[in-house]
This record gives sequence, C-alpha cells and structure tokens, in this order.
Amino acid sequence: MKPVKVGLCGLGTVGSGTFAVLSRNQSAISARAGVPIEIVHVGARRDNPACDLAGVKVSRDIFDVARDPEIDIVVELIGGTTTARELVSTAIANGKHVVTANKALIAEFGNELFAAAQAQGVSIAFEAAVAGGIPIIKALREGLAANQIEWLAGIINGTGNFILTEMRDKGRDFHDVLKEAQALGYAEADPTFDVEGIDAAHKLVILASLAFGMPLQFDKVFTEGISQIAPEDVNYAQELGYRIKHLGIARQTEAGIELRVHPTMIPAKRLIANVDGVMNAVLVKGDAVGPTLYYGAGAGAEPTASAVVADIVDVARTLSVSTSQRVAHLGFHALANPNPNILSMDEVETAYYLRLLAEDRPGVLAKIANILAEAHISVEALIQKEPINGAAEVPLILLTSRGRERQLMLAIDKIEALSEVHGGVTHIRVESLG
Ligand SMILES: NC(=O)C1=CN([C@@H]2O[C@H](COP(=O)(O)OP(=O)(O)OC[C@H]3O[C@@H](n4cnc5c(N)ncnc54)[C@H](O)[C@@H]3O)[C@@H](O)[C@H]2O)C=CC1
Ligand SMILES: N[C@@H](CC=O)C(=O)O
Ligand code: NA
Repeated sequence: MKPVKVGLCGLGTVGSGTFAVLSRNQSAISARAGVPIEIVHVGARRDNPACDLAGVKVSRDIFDVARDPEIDIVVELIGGTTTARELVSTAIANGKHVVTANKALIAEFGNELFAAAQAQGVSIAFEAAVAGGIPIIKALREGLAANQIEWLAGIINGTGNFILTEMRDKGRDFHDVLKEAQALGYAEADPTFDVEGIDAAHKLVILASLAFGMPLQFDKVFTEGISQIAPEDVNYAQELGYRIKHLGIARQTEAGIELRVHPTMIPAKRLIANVDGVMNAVLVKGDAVGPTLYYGAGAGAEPTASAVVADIVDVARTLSVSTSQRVAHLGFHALANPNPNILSMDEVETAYYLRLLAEDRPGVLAKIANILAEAHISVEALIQKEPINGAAEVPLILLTSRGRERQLMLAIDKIEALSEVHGGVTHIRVESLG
C-alpha cells in the first residue's frame, strides 16, 4: 500500500517528540491509520542528536518541505506566527494537509487559514494546540456533537499550573520554577505568554469556537496572568476551602458569551481544583451529557507528540475524503453563531474574594458592607486576621455573592477611598463550577 508521506518542520521539543513517537510506535500507528505513515522529509535549522535522520531527506529551508511534491502532510512545529503562517499557507497552496501544535497561529489566523484550506480541499489539524495530549478538540468536535455546550472551564497552561503548584506545595520561588518549566520544555519561546495568560487565551479562543460554533476572536478575550498572585491569597483561599487556579472560562449566557482567562478561586473539593503540576484539565458542560472532565499532560515533548501523531493518523485516514465529508475545522460546516456578542469583562457576573487592610475600629465593616450592598453585592463570608507585627490595621478577607464586575470595581474604588482602609483591595474571582 502506498505510504502517507509526512514532512516535519521544526525539530525542537515537540518536533523531536513527534519523531520519537512515530519511530517507536510506527507499526501500531500505521495499523491504526490503515496505511503506512512515514516521515520522509525534515525541515530544521540544525540536526537534533535525539533524532536519527538516516534515510530522511533534510532541508535547512522549511519551505522546501512545504513545496515537496512527495509530501502529503506538512507538520508545522516551529512556533510563532510570522514564518509559521507563511509556511502553512505555502503548504495549503501546494495542496498539502497540515498538522500543527501552534495555538497562537490558529487563534490569531485560524479563520483565514481554515478558509484557504477549505478552498484547496485540504485540512488543518490542531489537536496538540490545546491542552497538549488531552484529546479535547476531538471530544468537543465529535464526542459532544449532540450537545449545546453551556460552558467550559479549563486549566489550559501547563507551565502556569506547574508554577502555581510548586509555589503552593513547596514554597518555591516563582522565577526558579519558571526556569525549571523552561528546562523541561513546557514553556513557550517567550514565557510571558505562559505567565501572563496569553497562551491560555489562545487556547480558550479555540475551545470557545469549537463549543459555540463561532469564528475565532482572540482580541475579545479578557486576559490576566498568574504573576500577581500573592502567597497570602493562596493561604487564605485554602483556609476558606478553596484553591486558586488559572482558568480559561467560556460561557454562553442570555446576555452574550463570556471569554475570560484569570486566576480563579474554586472549591477545593472539585476534581479540577486538584489538578496539579503540568497536568491540564478541561471541564465541559453540555445540555445533554451534563458536566464532563478531560485530564492529562498539558505540555512536554511526548504528551504533545501524542496529539500531533493522532492528528497525522486522522488526516491519513481521510486523505481521499471530500471536504464536506470531513469533520469541519471548527466542528460546524455552517457556523452556528457567526456573529456572537462577546461580553466585556465589565458585564460579566461572578463572585469575589476581597482582601484589604482596615483599621480595627467599630463601624468599618459596616461601611464596607454598605458600599457592596449599594452595588447589589452581599458579603457571604468574612475572616478578620490578627494585626501583622502589631500594626494598627488588620487584614480583612471577604467572600461576596455574585455581582456584575463593573459594579464591583466601582465598589472597590469607594472602599479604597475610605480613610480607615489602607492601601488597595485585592480581588480574585470565585467560581463554583457546579
Ligand atoms: N513544548 C510544549 O509542551 C508544547 C508546544 N506547543 C507548540 O508547539 C510548537 C513548537 O514548540 P516547541 O517544540 O516547544 O518549541 P521549540 O523552540 O522547542 O522548537 C521549535 C523548533 O523550530 C525551529 N525553528 C523555528 N523557526 C524555524 C525556521 N524558520 N526554520 C527551521 N526551523 C525553525 C527551532 O530552531 C526549534 O528547533 C509551538 O507552536 C508551541 O506553542 C504546543 C503544545 C505543547
Ligand atoms: N507553554 C504551553 C505548552 C503547551 O501548550 C504550556 O505550558 O501549556
Ligand atoms: Na489536545
């Protein structure tokens, strides 16, 4: 049987992992695909000693791979959005199917690339782009096809979850743990993408488009990272029976669609609150199936390669199938929601954890509660700590009811303006995920 010929561009963490997995498990993988799968051409700036390229054509110019008439599938694992966009466009123009792990590329340029692929009758597969080895794209696009997806919430950045876990469990320094995540191959080329939530926003946009049948809209995601999380908030969250996780949340509401990435306090008893280290998890609520949870390694060479190779198998199986018979890129052959109303963060409703320093005098708490009540937000739980080092003020920790973000921000301004309140008010959004 004529083998399916793969051209692999990029021999870094994921590229070398893909080469290793395909070589090691070649016969089982080909048996699953129903056709032999061979890497016949590699595009890489330099050789990688971990990959034995004997018998494989090697080009220093990756565009040679995209134009190679022998190749059926181009696998883009170089990262970034400039050269990668050109490479994928060139591959499509040359009639190649594409497999990529590049969430930045899909989130920012997916709409145009999918249209180009559709016009050429080829597919772009991107399972590795979200939550590494977890088959979440397949689950949303195929496994949950019967459902209206109501919401999804995920820990979708392995580096960030690894950092938060090491800091909480071992009291390690943020920058030390980030260095370790880089050494382990988890982090993006620019690790601020991991730490400031950009990578999670890329992934959330992809998940939301698959869930709600809408075009990719990266510029509409509200994004906050993990760099501002204070160790005392991690401890107070624990005291209150919660954990702080960096979540991507997409929710369909009557008012519109929420798309937000930020640190979130969630009840410690939830399974997702106990997802630690580089592991990712995505909780998806469908109207028919109810809540479902997907768990696995979110980053790293072989877990990510697992998803890349699964895509190669999927594409290899459907090489001769027409576009209309393949699973659509975003799961819908005609988008269910072509012009969605994406809510601004001001319009989002959630509960809050607030921490502030206030003078320990009668009436102060009442003033704070009144300001919140004017914003239609009530205090559900309160902890008053002992003064720190004999200071005149005490830390106050409040858990509030759900309220509109805009109202909460106005209330925080008023609380900060009280003479009895010293410094700023820290706020963390709280979700029950029930
Ligand atoms: N590392 C991980 O755990 C995961 C990474 N990804 C994505 O996979 C992609 C690759 O990531 P990594 O393997 O971690 O990056 P990496 O930096 O380890 O590998 C990228 C490789 O591409 C090569 N490259 C870049 N531009 C090139 C060019 N113009 N010509 C030839 N070679 C070029 C680099 O020299 C490097 O060897 C990125 O899009 C990343 O976001 C996705 C999921 C997990
Ligand atoms: N840098 C990313 C890699 C996988 O997508 C992460 O840490 O999750
Ligand atoms: Na995945």
